[in-house]
Amino acid sequence: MADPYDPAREGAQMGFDGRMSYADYLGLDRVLSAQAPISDAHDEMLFIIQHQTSELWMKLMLAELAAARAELAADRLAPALKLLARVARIMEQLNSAWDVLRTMTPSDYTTFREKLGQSSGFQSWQYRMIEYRLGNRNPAMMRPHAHVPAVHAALQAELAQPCLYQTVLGVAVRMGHDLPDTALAPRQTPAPSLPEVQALWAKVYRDPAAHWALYELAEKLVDLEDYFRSWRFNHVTTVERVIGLKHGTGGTGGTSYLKRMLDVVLFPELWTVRTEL
Ligand code: HEM
Ligand SMILES: N[C@@H](CC(=O)c1ccccc1NC=O)C(=O)O
Repeated sequence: MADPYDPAREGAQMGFDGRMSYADYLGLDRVLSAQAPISDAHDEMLFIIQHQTSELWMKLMLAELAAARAELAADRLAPALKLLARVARIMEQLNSAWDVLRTMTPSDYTTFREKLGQSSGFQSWQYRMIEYRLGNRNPAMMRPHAHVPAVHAALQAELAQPCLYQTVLGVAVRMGHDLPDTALAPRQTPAPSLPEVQALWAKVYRDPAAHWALYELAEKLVDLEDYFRSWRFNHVTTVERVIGLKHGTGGTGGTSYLKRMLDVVLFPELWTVRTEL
């Protein structure tokens, strides 16, 4: 009988004494020992891993958004577009993840929900940072982070910087488009559309060939918000499916709070302009 196939014969590295291995490089000891269920409930592992993987993708999203904003601030549009395309794909990844969590029924979840105490996704600082970076900047959402000074300071620092949308509007101004200072000033959302900004986008969408870079950028932002809306909608639907109309562990009304968040508009003029085209 032939010997079993041995990949070492064609060079596969089999010995890792003193050499950096896969697990070393990825810090897998730390990553894979970070799941610590606090109940005996079978589904708690699913719940933990779902959130941890989401936080990892959020970490990457934040880095890509920061890089995209820096490229835009330096008028390097092509690399910014590439980074924003990646952000949209990450959001899709987060959207697909709901399919796994949806397999958890109310009967499954109630076996460990009480153990969660008052912890909630509402206290996810990376999520809040994403909202702030994109432009949904409600300062009241800083309060759950007051007990972690470094996180609080990081969120505060984010509020001191132009959000992604303002940075894009800055690009347009440097290209020679006229916008009043109010258009570039920090805004909290949901904000009503500013007529001057809507007029800029109307110009761009009426003649894409003449304004191709801004046109492409605008569509990337619309993609982003479209995916983000799907995430919010998937969240509220999963929540209703699993806890119905119960209050959230974080203290909000639960689905009523999340439904309210569905009204948030990140890039208002990019949506309102469509009616006039
Ligand atoms: C069975 C699964 C889930 C349930 C029942 C649930 C429930 C809730 C509820 C009720 C809220 C409102 C705040 C509160 O009072 O607690 C909330 C907020 C939040 N959840 Fe979840 N959630 C689930 C899964 C997830 C997952 C997988 C993520 C991904 C990271 C997540 C992230 C968040 C975030 C970021 C918020 C704050 C949203 C905002 O402020 O707009 N949740 N969740
Ligand atoms: N807010 C959820 C609890 C919850 O989902 C949660 C708890 C701890 C860590 C992350 C969570 N996920 C999203 O809110 C609830 O009311 O059941």
